[in-house]
Amino acid sequence: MTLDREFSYTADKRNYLPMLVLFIALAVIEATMLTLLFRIFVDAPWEGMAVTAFLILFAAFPAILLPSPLFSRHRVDRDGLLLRYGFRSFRIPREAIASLQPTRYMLHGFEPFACNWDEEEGQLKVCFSESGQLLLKLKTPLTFGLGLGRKATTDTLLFNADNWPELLAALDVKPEGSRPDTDEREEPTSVQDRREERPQPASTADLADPREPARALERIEGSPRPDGEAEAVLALRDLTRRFGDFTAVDNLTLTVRAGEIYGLLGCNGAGKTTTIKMMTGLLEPQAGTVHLAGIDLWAEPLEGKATFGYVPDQAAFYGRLSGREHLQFLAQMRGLPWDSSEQRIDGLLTRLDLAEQQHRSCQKYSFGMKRKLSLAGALLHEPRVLILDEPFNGLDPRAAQQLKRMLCAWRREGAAILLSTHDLATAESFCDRVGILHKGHLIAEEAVTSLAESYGNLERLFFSLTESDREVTS
Ligand SMILES: Nc1ncnc2c1ncn2[C@@H]1O[C@H](COP(=O)(O)OP(=O)(O)OP(=O)(O)O)[C@@H](O)[C@H]1O
Repeated sequence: MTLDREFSYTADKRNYLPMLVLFIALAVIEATMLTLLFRIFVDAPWEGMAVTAFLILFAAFPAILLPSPLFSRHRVDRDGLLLRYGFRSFRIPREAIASLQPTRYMLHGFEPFACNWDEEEGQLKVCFSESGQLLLKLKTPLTFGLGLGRKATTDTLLFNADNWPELLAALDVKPEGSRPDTDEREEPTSVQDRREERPQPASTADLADPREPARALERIEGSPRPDGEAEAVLALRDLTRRFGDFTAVDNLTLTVRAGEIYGLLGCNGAGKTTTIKMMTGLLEPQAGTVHLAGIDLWAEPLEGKATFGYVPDQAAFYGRLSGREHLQFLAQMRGLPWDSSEQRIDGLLTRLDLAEQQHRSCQKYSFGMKRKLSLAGALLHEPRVLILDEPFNGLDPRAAQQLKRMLCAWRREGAAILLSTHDLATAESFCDRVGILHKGHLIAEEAVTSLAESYGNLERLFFSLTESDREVTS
């Protein structure tokens, strides 16, 4: 636990500066007009000077008050959190904190200038900007002084901090959904050690340059195929999942090697998503094992989950976070060091053409942008295994090509990639190996290079094997 640390909260001045300039302009215009009017209509020089002095004092008060947040910082000390806002401060005892969650609340008008008591929501807003906002919930309501004798009793405060993950760490508070305390304390070094022992995929700075579209396909097709001896990084053995009497996945065994892209194909309801859920720790198999980079996922779930990145079919985001904050949140959840994760986030946002939109809230992203953000989140911790559910669904051709380039670059660095898709042409041109799942069984598995020789093409193989009334045997 880190004690006595200060945290700035005014790095993002986008809401504040325009309002400050507007306020100063209005104050100057108002003072000038009043002085002129007084001189024209009142013939009393001493009174005129007194009015001018009063106006100057009247303007001095907000002129000191308004910029005061720029010179104050929140503080985390032994007792807890001291939220500061200019001259005002609010003491939150450490033991009173129930939760701290990243959030996003849109600031309006003069809100960045003051602490606002929102009576309707029963919330105290101590927010300078929309960046790095945190919603603090107290175990029991506390009473805070608001100045001029006013008081508010609340159990919810909204504030912001430039480096909010560090603030959470200093308070020893974890965002909801992060690992439980005991797990994180017991195992992080061993996970880290394991990661360091393995050959690490290169940083995104080394990924293929997305600004070379003409060479993109050539690069994809020319990517090295894995040799048969490469390490099996993803291994499913006899995986089975039933829902009541219905067997969705039956004794499934498959492997994906380092430097290989494996396409999992199948008709609707074949069992692809169920398989992916079992290999990502979302759905427990009733039989069989999942090994990721040598770790038994269901026996060592925390270590297993550190090995892979997952891009689900429908990614979920905290809509009030910006794209960058979403990635910072994931980096914090994964326990990545702040400085290096910031660099990595910069690299990923640039490579995925999201840099310009990084400060917009995720809920305003288009479908393709959400998909790219989801991919960035999956690549943040440089996983050895990448699992993607229908990654090309809904992407325009350009975005799909960009995604393919990134996946190829990741494959070249030795990652094992498994993706599910309905797009047979993409699977044939892009994957190294394909497996066809039918009624929960893997009924065919073939290297794409030998498809033509054995079956003509993937389409012919797929349709001949997946007739709806076709019986399958284990
Ligand atoms: N939670 C559940 N409860 C009951 N049945 C389920 C559940 N989840 C999946 N199933 C069934 O398991 C079978 C496999 O579903 P799954 O979602 O894995 O298929 P899929 O290959 O991903 O299909 P699609 O291509 O349409 O996404 C389906 O028959 C589905 O109805």
